[in-house]
Amino acid sequence: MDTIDIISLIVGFAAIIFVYFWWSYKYWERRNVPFIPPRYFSGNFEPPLRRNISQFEEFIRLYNYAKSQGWKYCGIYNITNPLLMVLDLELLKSILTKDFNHFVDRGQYVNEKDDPLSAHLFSIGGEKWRNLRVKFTPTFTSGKMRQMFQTVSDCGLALEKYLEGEVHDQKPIDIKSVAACYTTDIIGSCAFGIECNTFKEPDSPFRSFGQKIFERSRLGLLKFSLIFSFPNLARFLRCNITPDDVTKFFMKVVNDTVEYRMKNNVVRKDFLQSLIELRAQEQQEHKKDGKSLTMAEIAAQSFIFFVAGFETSSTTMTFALYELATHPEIQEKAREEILQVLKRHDNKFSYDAVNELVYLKQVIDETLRKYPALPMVTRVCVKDYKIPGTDVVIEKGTKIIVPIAGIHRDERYYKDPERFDPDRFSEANKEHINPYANLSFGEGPRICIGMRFGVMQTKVGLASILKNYRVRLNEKTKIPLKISIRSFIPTTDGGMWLTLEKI
Ligand code: HEM
Repeated sequence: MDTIDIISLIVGFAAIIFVYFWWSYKYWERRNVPFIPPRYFSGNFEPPLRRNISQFEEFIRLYNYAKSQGWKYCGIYNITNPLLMVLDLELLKSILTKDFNHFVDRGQYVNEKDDPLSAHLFSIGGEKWRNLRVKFTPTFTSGKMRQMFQTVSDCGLALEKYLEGEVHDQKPIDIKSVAACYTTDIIGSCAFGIECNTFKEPDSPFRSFGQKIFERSRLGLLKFSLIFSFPNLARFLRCNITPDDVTKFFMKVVNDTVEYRMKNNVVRKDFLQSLIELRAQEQQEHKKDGKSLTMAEIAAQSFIFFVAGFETSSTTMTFALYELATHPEIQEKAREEILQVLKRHDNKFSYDAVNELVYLKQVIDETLRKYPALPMVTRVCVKDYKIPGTDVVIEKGTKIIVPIAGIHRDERYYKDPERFDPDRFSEANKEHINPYANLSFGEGPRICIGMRFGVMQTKVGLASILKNYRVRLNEKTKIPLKISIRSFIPTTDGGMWLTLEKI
């Protein structure tokens, strides 16, 4: 092959790639849907290797652009993958609830064979998801929350004890890391039946693997983005999104714990026990065909309870404490309520006492409005859907983006949206909020299954701190807050440093 041949080959190849992108970027135009102009090769998202904005801020930016055009929905591209971002609350109601049958799946990457932990309740779709969701729902009732309360409350005491040793001489405390240890201990215990003791052992594998799952390098972000855009190719190439050591660790923990419980007839009131009982029930029902939850499936569900349960709540605690530190009057009001409730309940947190913390719940709701743990969620259209009142048909296979962070900061739904105001969620005011403008836990049949648990642990964590300490922002916290580019769940770069003052 001479030089001319090589050059022709390169030019030809480049032309094919260029035409492929050009044609892909015509998708929304062909469907008569307004769209945000994409950049060649990366679409509408910052390329991971050159990213200098968090995904949280990026989704708000895309939302605001579409809003400024007066669009109810619009097309965007992730690399070449067309996504439909929906702004209109009525259409969101149809997608998430009324016409849910068209949008059952989330379109997350699942690869049971090569990445067994990826096949969990959050990512699976169709009948498999329906069956599992029905079976898990009883695990999250208020009765079950009451049973698990003791674990949460014990971890609250461990948090108090830890702070007693740490708080002295105005020492700055990185509250993000404290909150993450607290929620890791709770979810480690409830999802795996393991006492993690992360306050005593900060290098415990649960803590380090927990960090590894959420903080991705730029290369990791690139891999994630490619898998998200080309899931079939990724499955063909046997890609995994869960790092091998994470899979190995969590599979082993679940295997060992289940085996131990079966051998020693140990029964605990936690998520893992519900899974073990579910498997026993299925083994009875499917004696002939042997179809019952496998160990890998049990591990995947425990894994998602851990993943979905610890970082969401610890981030919420962190941003709540940041806002309380910068709004002392709101902090005093929250503390006053906590002390009053404790007085009525023998100075102890019980399940009922925590339910009486109404203002603290408003603080959490407002924190999740400003800083939703998931800045967006997805759905996939599983059968063609005509958008009501239009001629536009959403094709089967199209991914829908629900831009939670954008909606939560839209002044059409929340007056003065940058202001932190828990009174928006008071009994009297919250009835004026459209439920589809308040999507911190999602909506419809795929709404967060662990919502009650998440709120319970966040309340106990916050109350355990606020009853003992006045919190102030420490100068080590970088202001304005810089949201990390490495994590999908909003988190600040450089920690969140507070000064705690004993009351
Ligand atoms: C403050 C805490 C939490 C927040 C803000 C939160 C938020 C969310 C959101 C936004 C979704 C997606 C809903 C949708 O697509 O409509 C979700 C789903 C989910 N969450 Fe949570 N979550 C929290 C705590 C928890 C906890 C503690 C658990 C488990 C112990 C959990 C387990 C799940 C699972 C399994 C799903 C998938 C449900 C399904 O697809 O059927 N979450 N969560």
